[in-house]
Amino acid sequence: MQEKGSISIHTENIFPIIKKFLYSDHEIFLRELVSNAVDATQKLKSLAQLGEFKGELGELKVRVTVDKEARKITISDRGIGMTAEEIKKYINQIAFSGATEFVEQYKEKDAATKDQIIGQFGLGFYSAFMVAKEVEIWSKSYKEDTLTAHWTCDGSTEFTLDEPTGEHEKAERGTDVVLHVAEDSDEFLEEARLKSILSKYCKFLPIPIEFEGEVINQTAPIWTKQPSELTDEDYTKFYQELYPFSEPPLFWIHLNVDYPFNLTGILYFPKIKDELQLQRNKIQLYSRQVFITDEVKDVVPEFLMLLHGVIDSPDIPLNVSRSFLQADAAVKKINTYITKKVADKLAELFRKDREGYEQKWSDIGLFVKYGMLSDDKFYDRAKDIVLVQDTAGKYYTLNEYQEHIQANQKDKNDQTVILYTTDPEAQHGYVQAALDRGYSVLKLNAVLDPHFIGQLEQKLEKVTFKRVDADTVGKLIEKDETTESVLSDDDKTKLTEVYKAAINNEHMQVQVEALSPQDAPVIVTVPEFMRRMKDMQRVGGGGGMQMFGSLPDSYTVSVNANHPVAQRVLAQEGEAGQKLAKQAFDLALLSQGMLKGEALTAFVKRSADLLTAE
Ligand SMILES: Nc1ncnc2c1ncn2[C@@H]1O[C@H](COP(=O)(O)OP(=O)(O)OP(=O)(O)O)[C@@H](O)[C@H]1O
Repeated sequence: MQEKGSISIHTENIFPIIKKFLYSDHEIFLRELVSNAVDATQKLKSLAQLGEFKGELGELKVRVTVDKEARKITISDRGIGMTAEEIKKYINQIAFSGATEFVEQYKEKDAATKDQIIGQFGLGFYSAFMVAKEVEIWSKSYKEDTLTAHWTCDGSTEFTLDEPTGEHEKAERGTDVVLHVAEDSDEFLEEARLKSILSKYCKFLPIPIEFEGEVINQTAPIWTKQPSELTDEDYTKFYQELYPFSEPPLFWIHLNVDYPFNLTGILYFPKIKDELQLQRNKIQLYSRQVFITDEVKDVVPEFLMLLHGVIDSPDIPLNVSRSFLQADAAVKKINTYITKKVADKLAELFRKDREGYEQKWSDIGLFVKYGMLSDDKFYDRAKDIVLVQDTAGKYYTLNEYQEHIQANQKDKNDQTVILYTTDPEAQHGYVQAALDRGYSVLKLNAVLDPHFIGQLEQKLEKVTFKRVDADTVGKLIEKDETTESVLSDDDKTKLTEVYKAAINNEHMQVQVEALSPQDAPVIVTVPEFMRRMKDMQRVGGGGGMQMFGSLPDSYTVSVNANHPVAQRVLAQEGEAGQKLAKQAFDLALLSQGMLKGEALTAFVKRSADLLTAE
């Protein structure tokens, strides 16, 4: 038989389109052809199981070989093969997918068959023309008494098809696809290049793939197995294979769902070394064990891109544009499912092993807070398992914490005031003053915490947050009780004037307050609102703000009317009073780590003078 004909397509010259636009990455031709070979092999295995193929299966391997001299790449399989008629039907009719027909035909008999077939679009084969100037198919069907079919095509819409006999006849069942590599695709004749493409896309294919006499894949990666079959070691070992030289993961989630969409995979929570250097693009997306991409944006919720691992789903459309992917209903469902699974896993860890959960909190806290901030549904799922830590290191859930502080930290308007520090060292004096009052102070010093605080204030009822240095301790949580001042109004005015003159800085708002005699003589604070505004400005890259040494624009200087220093300042005349006031003010700055440079030198000198004075 010798036949010539035209490939039936609906668009004039579809090849240039395929070549240029179908796949931006030429290397995926190998993925497509190896997938076809694997499909053909899987089909044969299914037929054998169904009793429709009774012959010897033999060793079912897919072989990839390259002959640099002859400029040929060959992909061989021992699958079902094709007759000349089938080649006409499946190969010539672009966009008519043999895979679809196969599934239709056999779906009643064997549901699993459907999932084992990669091809869905009927275009994969033609990706060969991205790198080849001519493609040959040599195929022999599994069906008895069929001839070898030989098809050639040079990338135009013309093909030849014959059924050679004698020495050209194919001895074994299966298909050899031979690519005659085009001049502009020399790179694909390099063994090393082919090997790296194979290990990128085919590392977990279900049928052994041999290249240069070596099998390059694991046919049953652990995500295809049942969690009950696997040990912790299996999971950590697989993690090491995916990400060599990484620290062991904290824990993992085995994804496994088959309705209303199909998805398997394993997501790992990595150990985070540095919040600012989070690694994205660490999740690999597979479709029936064929690697597709590590850009899982849209498929995985944004905040979970920090996770590592693999996701395998035949339901994710692969050859479509990004905007379509975003709108795809299956993708949306997958997104929701993954979010839910992650929340469930965290809740389970929290319930089953609170101590272990707390130990991991410094790593997982970031995911949880990021998730709560970026996804309202996740907020609802995670609000009972998000932890806060006080300055003594004890962890609480939000409910536990509100319960813990509610007797002592409600203000006169029935608002619960949560006190926090962003730097327990630098704000030590304020933290200590709050603790001495019997208040509790949280450590909220993570990158996301300012946003987290904002969110909690919106979501929780009657709760406000105040940094410990936002006010003098007596006024952080405003109660009805007031401390009486021992000073007369005249004295207060006088004291204010002395301090103003001593400080001589318009950004410092001096006020005399009746604090406890045990409090410091002078306390410098920044109102919560002002500080947050400044922080925002800084995060937003607001120019002009210097990181060190510069004072914020607005400070409150609270002079303690009830401290003995107030009396001493008032008792001194002129310069001497100001000198004392300045000293007390500098002490306040010093306690907040704000006394620097010249001011610090002057303070040290003044202290020495005061020590030697009569
Ligand atoms: N190695 C092979 N052995 C047997 N049949 C094959 C082989 N390669 C291709 N075919 C047949 O040709 C058809 C078309 O292949 P093609 O790669 O173009 O599309 P597909 O595999 O169905 O879908 P996809 O575009 O997702 O790859 C296949 O469905 C299959 O019937």
